Amino acid sequence: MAEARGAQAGRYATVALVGLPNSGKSTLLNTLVGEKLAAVSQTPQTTRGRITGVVNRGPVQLAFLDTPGVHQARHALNQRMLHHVDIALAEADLILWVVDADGFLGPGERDLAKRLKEARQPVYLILNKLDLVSKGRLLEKIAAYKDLLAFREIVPVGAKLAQNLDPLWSILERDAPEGPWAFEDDTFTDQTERSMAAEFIREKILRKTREEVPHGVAVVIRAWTEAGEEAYPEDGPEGGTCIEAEVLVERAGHRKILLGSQGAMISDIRTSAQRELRKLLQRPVRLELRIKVEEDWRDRPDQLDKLEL
Ligand SMILES: Nc1nc2c(ncn2[C@@H]2O[C@H](COP(=O)(O)OP(=O)(O)OP(=O)(O)O)[C@@H](O)[C@H]2O)c(=O)[nH]1
Repeated sequence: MAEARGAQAGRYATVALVGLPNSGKSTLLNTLVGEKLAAVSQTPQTTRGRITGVVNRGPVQLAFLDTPGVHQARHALNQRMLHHVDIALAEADLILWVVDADGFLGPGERDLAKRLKEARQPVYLILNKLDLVSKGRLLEKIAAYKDLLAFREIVPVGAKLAQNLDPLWSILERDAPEGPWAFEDDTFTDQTERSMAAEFIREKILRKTREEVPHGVAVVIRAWTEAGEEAYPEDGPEGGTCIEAEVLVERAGHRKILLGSQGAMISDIRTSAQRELRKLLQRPVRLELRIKVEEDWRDRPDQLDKLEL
């Protein structure tokens, strides 16, 4: 995504979504941004990297941060979540704390509240999954949370079914600080599609291999050509996109697992990622995957730069 040079005047806010795994942060981000940006999954902790969705609403530009971290993969879940909060505290103008309205207020959320108390920026309590709770239960939840910290607003939403988003938009538009936009107004560039594609492929790998291939897997898009471009393969699908991606793993053993018996696993991952990418890009897609063993890629700054982590 390109940073703006001649940025537009108006109002701009970086909005961070924080909360426990499975509260629906990625779903909310996708609903707000209107595209499938983050990897949404039943499995906690599948999102990673920093995915920014940018929405322009009249004179207001809102850039959403989803702030999970890779580098903390070895840390306990709670620490990881708090690390996301620290990123939000450092970088965001507005902080949305997303809570599963159908869950319960546990120690993890109390720790999160403690950390958010230090926020100099406004914090909003977003009670998500409105469709799953009765009005009475919702009121109970509000009562349980409201004194944890001085929320600027409390907004119930249903991210999955896009319920009650108008009040949230109005609040964000109202509270975005005055200042220049940080991004061009045509924010959905090729670069964003690329990072989304890499994220989709990675999500498929994690789902299909479960815990067998741990967090040391990354996806790098090596080539991306559109029909009509000179480099577009002759046998590429008509009016489509050809994508070549490299899957980096840390050990030969992981490569073996990813390949599967006679290449069955990687072939399965490729087919289902390709299907998703077609839906995402709304055009024919041909995906090629290569697996590469790159020991300790996580500790090498050149690799991390390439991955934009
Ligand atoms: N019923 C219902 N389910 C929802 C809603 N929003 C999210 N979910 C579901 O909750 C689960 C978790 O959603 P995610 O968006 O992946 O949650 P997350 O907070 O990003 O999770 P991590 O990536 O693990 O941090 C998924 O199965 C979603 O479909 C909602 O409004 N209603």
